[in-house]
Order: sequence, then C-alpha cells, then structure tokens
Amino acid sequence: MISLNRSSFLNNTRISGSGSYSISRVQRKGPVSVRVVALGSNGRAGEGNAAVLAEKNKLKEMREESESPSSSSTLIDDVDSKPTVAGGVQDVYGEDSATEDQFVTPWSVSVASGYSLLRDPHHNKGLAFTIRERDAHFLRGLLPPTVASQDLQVKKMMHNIRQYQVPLQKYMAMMDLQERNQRLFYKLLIDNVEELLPIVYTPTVGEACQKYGSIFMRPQGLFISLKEKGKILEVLRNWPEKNIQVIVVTDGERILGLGDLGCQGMGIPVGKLSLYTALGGIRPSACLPITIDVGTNNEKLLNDEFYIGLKQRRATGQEYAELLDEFMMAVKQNYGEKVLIQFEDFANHNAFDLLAKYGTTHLVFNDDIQGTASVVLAGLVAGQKLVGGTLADHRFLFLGAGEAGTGIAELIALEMSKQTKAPLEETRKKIWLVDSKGLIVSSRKESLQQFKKPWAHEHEPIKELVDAVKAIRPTVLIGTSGAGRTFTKEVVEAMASINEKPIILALSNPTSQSECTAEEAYTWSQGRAIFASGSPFPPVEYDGKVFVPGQANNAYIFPGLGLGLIMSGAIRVHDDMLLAASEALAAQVSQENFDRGLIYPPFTNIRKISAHIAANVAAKAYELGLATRLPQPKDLVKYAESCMYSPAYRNYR
Ligand SMILES: O=C([O-])CC(=O)C(=O)O
Ligand SMILES: [Mg+2]
Repeated sequence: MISLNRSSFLNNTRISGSGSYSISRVQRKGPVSVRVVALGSNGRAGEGNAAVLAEKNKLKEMREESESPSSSSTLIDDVDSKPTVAGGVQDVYGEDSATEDQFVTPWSVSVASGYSLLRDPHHNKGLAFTIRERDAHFLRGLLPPTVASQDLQVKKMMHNIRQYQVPLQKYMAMMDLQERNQRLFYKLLIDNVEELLPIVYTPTVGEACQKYGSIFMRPQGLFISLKEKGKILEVLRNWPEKNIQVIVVTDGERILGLGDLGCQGMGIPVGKLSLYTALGGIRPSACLPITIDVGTNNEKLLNDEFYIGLKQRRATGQEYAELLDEFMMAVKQNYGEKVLIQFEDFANHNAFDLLAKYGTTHLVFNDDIQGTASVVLAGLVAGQKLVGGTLADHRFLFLGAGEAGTGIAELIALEMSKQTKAPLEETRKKIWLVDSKGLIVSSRKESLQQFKKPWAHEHEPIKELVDAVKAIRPTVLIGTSGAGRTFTKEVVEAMASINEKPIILALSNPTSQSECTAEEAYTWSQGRAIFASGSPFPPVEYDGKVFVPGQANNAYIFPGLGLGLIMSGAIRVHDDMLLAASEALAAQVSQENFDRGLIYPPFTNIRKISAHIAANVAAKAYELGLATRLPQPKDLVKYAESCMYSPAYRNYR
C-alpha cells in the first residue's frame, strides 16, 4: 500500500511504496505546491476524502446517463458492497479491481500553502510562522511582521480567555481556537489544565450541549442518524482522518445529569476526546467523536426551531438495536479490531445491554459504568490512608442505582473479593443502594431492572435516604443519582454523627446536579468530611482552615486507560484492567496530597499520572494475553510517555 502523508508531501521526495503517481507542480514556484495524482492501479487504499466522494457521485451520474447494463454492476461505487473483480486488500475505491473499461477516480491531494495554510487548523501556527517559513510557504504579507513564540501565544490566549466573565464564552473561545490552531489549543489545555478543564469539560460542556443548536459552528465529529441507516460505512469514510484509534460515541439520551439532549449531546464526545489528547496524549487525528441520533424525547428540543437533530421521538427496540449494530459492525470493518469505542452518556436501559453485547466482540468500555467505577475505587483505596482500615472495613451507601452507582458498587465488591478472598456475593453485601423508590431490598427484587438485582439485600423497606443512612450506618456515602441537592443537611449531619471522618462523594454532573456543594459537606460535618465531587468546586474556608475538595471524575481514568489499551494493541477490555487503572491512580496520591486531605492527586500532573495508568493497564493486557503489540516494551511507563502527542509546533521546511 502506498503510504503518503502530509510530511511526505512537504518532504517532496519521501514517497514510499510502489504505484503509479505523477507528481506535478500546480503552481510553478515554491517547494510546497506539489500535486500528487493517482493514475489508477495500485492506488492508495483507504485514503479518500470528500473530494473523492464528490467524484464518486459524478461517476454515479455518468453511469445513470449512460445506462450501460454491462458496466453498471462493477462501477466503483458498487465495489464496497459487491466486489466483482479481484482487487487489493482494502481496495476502498476500486482502483485495483477496476478493468480498463471502467471509470476510476483520479483523486488528487494538494499541500496547503499560503492563505489555505493559515486556514488549516492542523498546520496553522499563526504569528509563530518564522520569516523563513513565511517565505517558503507563500505567507509573506498574509501576517503582520511580528513573529511570536508559542509560549507568547499561550500567554496572550489565556489573557484573552480570562477577560470573559461567562464560562460559555470561554468555551466558545476555546472551540474557536481548536478550529483555528489545533496545536495551540492543546498547548493551552495541557499547560493550564486546572483552569481550563472546567471550561472544555464539566460543568461548562453541559451548558454548551444544552445550547449546542445555537452555538454550533462547524461539525467537530460525525452525526449518524436514523437517516443514515444502511449507509454507516459510507458515513465513516466521509470523515477526513483514516487512522482512528479512539471513538467516543453517545446517543445523547443521558447527557451528564442533564437528561436527554438528543443530537446536541455531541459536545460530550468532543470534550472527552480533547481530554484523550490533552490528558492521555492520543493524537488528535486518531480521535473521532460520534453522535448517534435516533430522535429525542425532550419536548423542549422537539419544539425548538434551532434544534439540530431529528425532530422525532426516540427510536427504541429493534429499530434502535439495528442502527447500533450496523454502527458497531461498520466501525470494526473500517478501523479494525483495535479501535477503542467508548460508550458515553447512554441511558441505563441501553448502556448495560450495549456493553454486555459488544464487550466480547469489540474493544469497548462504558465510561459511566466502568471509568467512573475505576476513579472512585482509586479514591477509596487512597482514602484508606486517611481513615485507616481496608475496603472490607467499610460500609457503602449509594444514592442512585444506575450506570455509575451499580458500576462503582460492582468494582468495589470485586476489589474487596480479591483482597479478602471472600466470594463476590459476600462482598456485595457490604454495599447498599438507594434508588428513586428507596433502599433496594430483596422484597423489591421481582420488579427491579436486571442490573439492580445483585444489590437487593435482606432488609425492611426504607423510603428516605436519611433513614437509610441511619439504618445502614455507612462509612462512605456516594451520590450518583444525577439529582442535585439530595445530600441535605440532615443527611450529611447523620453521616458526621456516625463517622469521625465520613467519606462523602457527590458525583453527579454538572455542578447544578451535584448532591451537595463542597462548602455544605465541610460545614455540615464541621470540617470532618473527606469530600470529592464529579464537577470541580473551589477550595472552602471553614473555621480558619482551607479545605481543597477533590474531583472524582472519570477524566482521571479514561485517557490513561485508553492510552494503555492502544499502546499494547489490546483487543478487549477486562475488569482487571479497570482495577489496574485504579491502583495506578491511587499510587499517584502523594503524602503532600494526603496532608491536605486529598484522595486524588491534582490534575496538574495528569500526563504523568496517565502514563502510569497506561503502563499498568498495558501490563495487565500483556499478562492476560490480550495485547497484540509485541514484543512487550521493557519500561512501560517510559514507553507510554514516548507515545504521547506533543502540541509543540513543528518546523516546516
Ligand atoms: O462527563 C463527566 O464529567 C463525567 C461523566 O462521564 C458523566 O457525568 O456522565
Ligand atoms: Mg459520562
């Protein structure tokens, strides 16, 4: 297969592989205006773009005009589904298999220079183009005379972003930067992660999704709606990047704790994937955000003239399952066995089924079930240093028995079972869950959804959370209900009266849905609570002491987990990898952090943390025989670090 990439064009000489190409200068001057034209056989497989498809459509029209029955069955737009002539492996555009009387596409790729180089977010450096680069790439006069360093650009952008008072304006400024200058965007995010995480991620991304219809400018990912049924493979091929390693996909039905936002949920995969790059070092071009649109049951959106999705109620049952199945098959067909698919913000009634269905055939994980579980377990393991004892010495009570609640509960039970050698059925008994109908107890078992059944223990029914706290006497209280303000003063006071150091985790996102605020947790427990939340809270001063709340968010886990899976070439996710990720995260909490009451390390060092998580996950993948990248690197942490994308500018010749 011919391998051409942008650097090959810039290099102008390093075109590898065999095949028939003519390289011609479209513009007579300058080294970069090279045009590479494929003439037919041995074409580059799988490297199409929108122009190619436009060509294909033209060909289709020509075919319809000529109405030649002998050629119509083997024209190239039929090749994907009905290969009729022998061709090369992945002969996506039928260039190998075409016979002489058939049409092939003489596709061409030109190298960005001049004005279009400034408009290309992958290569644009703005004022950082050197004078030499400006000369060589036809930029003279297109930029003011100053040459700025990337650091100065970061300083200026941060200054600009700090001028905005409204978080959504900051979000839009960041999205704008991502569209304009990708490397600067990531440099900004990596260097200012604590400050910018709440902008590109929770809580601001939640508001952005709610208003996505109005602020939507350019597509940042793929939209696959019911209208694309039967054509999903084609849709995937419309995406300009071909070497995809991570997909984050949502169907928008349960966006954070905000409910059904339909197609506007796109902000979530986009945000998650920018963290894959900034926090985990996955190349931006290898990341693909996808939103599956099967309609929405959100009346407000259905009646909103600016709503960008399908204006119909959600498809369910077979119609839903078929679309998802086509999607999952197309992804594997197009990107192979080792593409990681992260399910994000699906509703409970689909999330568990999808994970179970595709967990054995694809490299998938559900961030809300498994990522959140892994981050919470890490905090609890680290928290033992503050409160003493082992996991098995604790009693856990959850408010919320959905993806996060049952996912965390199961991983805690699994870890406890590994530590104590007690069977899982036994360790589960230390964990209690409350849902909207009250404490989950055995008398409710018949009417419970499948994923809640393991948690139906013997107890009399209890309706209210505060009564459940008093009856169960938990040492750890975890909120995952998506409903804000549910850890009331009474609830927190009850926890504080039972425990010297109650662990209280208010995990629902965004901030508006948090079960309580950091200030409430510290105040109502007289400064004794060990508190962490899903969305960030600023430090709190109580009784002359400053308390820094932790952020128990899956953002600590998925970037490193993903990197570990990708760098080892893993083909399946195993629960032990989640435990490995937890363990690595917990090990990154320093004595200094503990001294400040923290059970999570600060995000400032997240790339180092992600490298450790990735190394632990990869080691587990090798141990389980699920890794395909061989031989195993000796030092996995170093290897992980060496794999990470750097946002530093490249020098252009
Ligand atoms: O996105 C976040 O901040 C965490 C998460 O997965 C969720 O709340 O669904
Ligand atoms: Mg989520």
